[in-house]
Amino acid sequence: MEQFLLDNAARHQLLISRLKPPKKTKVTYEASNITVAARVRPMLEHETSSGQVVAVYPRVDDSGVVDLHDLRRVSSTYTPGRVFGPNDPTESIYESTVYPLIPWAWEGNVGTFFAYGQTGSGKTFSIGGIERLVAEALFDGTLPGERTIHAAFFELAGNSAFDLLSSRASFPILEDNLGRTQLVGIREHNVRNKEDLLAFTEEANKLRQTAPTTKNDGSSRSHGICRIRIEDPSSETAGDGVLYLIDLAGSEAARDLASHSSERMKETREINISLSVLKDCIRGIADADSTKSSKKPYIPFRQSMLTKVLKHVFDPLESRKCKTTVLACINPSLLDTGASKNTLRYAEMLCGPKSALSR
Ligand SMILES: Nc1ncnc2c1ncn2[C@@H]1O[C@H](COP(=O)(O)OP(=O)(O)OP(=O)(O)O)[C@@H](O)[C@H]1O
Repeated sequence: MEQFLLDNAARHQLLISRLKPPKKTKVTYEASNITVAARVRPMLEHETSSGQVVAVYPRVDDSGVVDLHDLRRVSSTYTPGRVFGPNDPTESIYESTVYPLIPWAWEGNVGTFFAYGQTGSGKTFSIGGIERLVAEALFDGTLPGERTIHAAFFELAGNSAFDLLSSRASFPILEDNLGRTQLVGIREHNVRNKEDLLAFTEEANKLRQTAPTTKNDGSSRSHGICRIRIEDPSSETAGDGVLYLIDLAGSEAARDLASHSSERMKETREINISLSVLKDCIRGIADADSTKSSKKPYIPFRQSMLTKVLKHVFDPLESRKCKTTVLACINPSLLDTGASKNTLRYAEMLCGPKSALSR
């Protein structure tokens, strides 16, 4: 199949050059506690030199529309929220989708940012830039009042959790008798300035578990979580604000694996199950958010370690106020249209029925 696509890449590009310009479409972004965005990364050097061509085109009119031109099937159109193209820097993504979480967490609420997508689609790249920008914003003196900041970095792989600021020491995740999730024994570090936070980020990233896939030599084989706790020392009653920056493990098909050892296959199954539970949970809160029904929705957050850790985001009985941003990362290559469609459809679904274009 890949060879067929490579052999026909020139014809694919010729057909695309003959397409009429699309009709202008304006998508409105509704105020909600879930912000969804898609980032289509540029083609990489090794992809173009091996003859791969672009199949995913964000429209340049800022309409929030992405066209995907497949070779064997009809072209399709998606509206996955805000759309960022190959030339958009991480700063633009940060300003419109991540920055709003910072004053929110500063005021004692919970902000969660997920980077989601196929292996090699740009999740770790995006999170790296966002961590740097968050570190700057927390310490640039523009947020009101004094806060004490604490950071923990950890990794979830299957049913195990590892402390990335404590030589990958494993630690249990338990629920206490008040129903709160406890990361037992994880080391939390006081952060005095931007440089501290960047140093912790770098130390943690060096200890992430990686392995090669066919799409990415240094693929993250786990969910990497940065948890920033923001304490208001002037108030004994205010709850701490929390900001989570989550680099999800890449969703991948068995054919993307560089090795098919039983260990890698098991790891892939576990990643895909936890991503599927996460999808159901985010979809659950997105639906509850859009219908505003008084009935508590069923959200299956107990079905994976990742969503248990994020219980306060997903448990309908929790009273903490949460805002969530999902960045869907897209690999633009014609060879990856299957995975790109899945990611775009998922992002579109999170935006709610009103955002979907009739095709
Ligand atoms: N916007 C971008 N601009 C330039 N290069 C990028 C961009 N996004 C990703 N890349 C490059 O693409 C490659 C894969 O990106 P990255 O490691 O972030 O993927 P990933 O989604 O985290 O993959 P995995 O799930 O396998 O860990 C890296 O070499 C990265 O530097």
